[in-house]
Amino acid sequence: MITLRGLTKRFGGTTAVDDLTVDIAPGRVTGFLGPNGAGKSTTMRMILGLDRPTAGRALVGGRPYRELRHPLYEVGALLDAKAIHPARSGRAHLLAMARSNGVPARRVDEVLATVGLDDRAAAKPGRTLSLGMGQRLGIAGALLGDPPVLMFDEPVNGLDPDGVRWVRQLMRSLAGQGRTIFVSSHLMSEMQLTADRLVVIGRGRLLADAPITEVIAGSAVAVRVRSPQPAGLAALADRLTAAGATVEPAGPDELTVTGATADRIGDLAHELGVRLHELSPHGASLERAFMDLTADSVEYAGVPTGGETR
Ligand SMILES: Nc1ncnc2c1ncn2[C@@H]1O[C@H](COP(=O)(O)OP(=O)(O)OP(=O)(O)O)[C@@H](O)[C@H]1O
Repeated sequence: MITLRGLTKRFGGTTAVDDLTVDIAPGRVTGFLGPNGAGKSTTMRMILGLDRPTAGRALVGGRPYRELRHPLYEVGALLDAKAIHPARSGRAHLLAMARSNGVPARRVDEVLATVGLDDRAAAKPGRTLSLGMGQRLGIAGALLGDPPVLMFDEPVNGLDPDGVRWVRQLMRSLAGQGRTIFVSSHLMSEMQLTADRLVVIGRGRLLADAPITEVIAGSAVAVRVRSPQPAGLAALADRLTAAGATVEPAGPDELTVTGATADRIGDLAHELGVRLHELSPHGASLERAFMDLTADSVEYAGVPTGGETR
């Protein structure tokens, strides 16, 4: 169990994490989402005692990290896959970690096997490891003490599709063993497949803490409307807006509409004599839910283009 209570971190004038209160429970995968700069890494660093909270508490199994007697046995983490000495082999890196934490050396072979690094890969010096191999090695390090709590910051970064699937299965099986799994990712589609529950933050603040199905269900269904008549499309957009719908341009001949059904939009288009080439509802998705939730907290919102607003 990870317990956050009023957790706050300020760097000078920047509030990176703002009064977070969340319980991250065992036996499931909890996804940790937020736009760039939302405070995810800072939160994870405070849980691991790497940053000191300005206010509030971050507890692992009921205690602050600094008070854990055998930290590696209590919480494992992958924060930065490149945190290995460039001249040291993966195996030597894990052996050093094991030795300094009282973990038996044979455990190194077990975790190397778990993450699918063979003898040759484990003998390579850190500087020659691919990003994907570095991720696997980082996960091996997190598993070394067989801890009940595991945190992974962007674990699928740099992995090929097989690797992504492997991480997903690993997270699911670790949660199935009753462990607490807290994982951040920018890949919504992957989160949708991996996580049971989501914690979403924006500008350091809690935006959602709910089962993933609930988060997705809360997202608006969007309808894509395409017409070869720009003036007609603009008139339709005005009518829809007046009727209370939200209309976003999605390209020169296209709109994305929320807050009106496809039937209603089709009827209005008919009334206005606007020809439509497409009128398609798009089911609720985590991506959509995430955009709805975080719309007010993205640091640098880009100008929407056709592809991105769908
Ligand atoms: N050591 C630091 N000194 C000053 N500001 C910091 C420091 N670490 C983080 N910040 C700021 O705190 C905020 C949160 O950053 P953080 O890295 O935790 O976000 P994040 O959600 O992990 O972002 P990303 O998804 O881009 O990795 C940002 O505004 C960042 O610039």
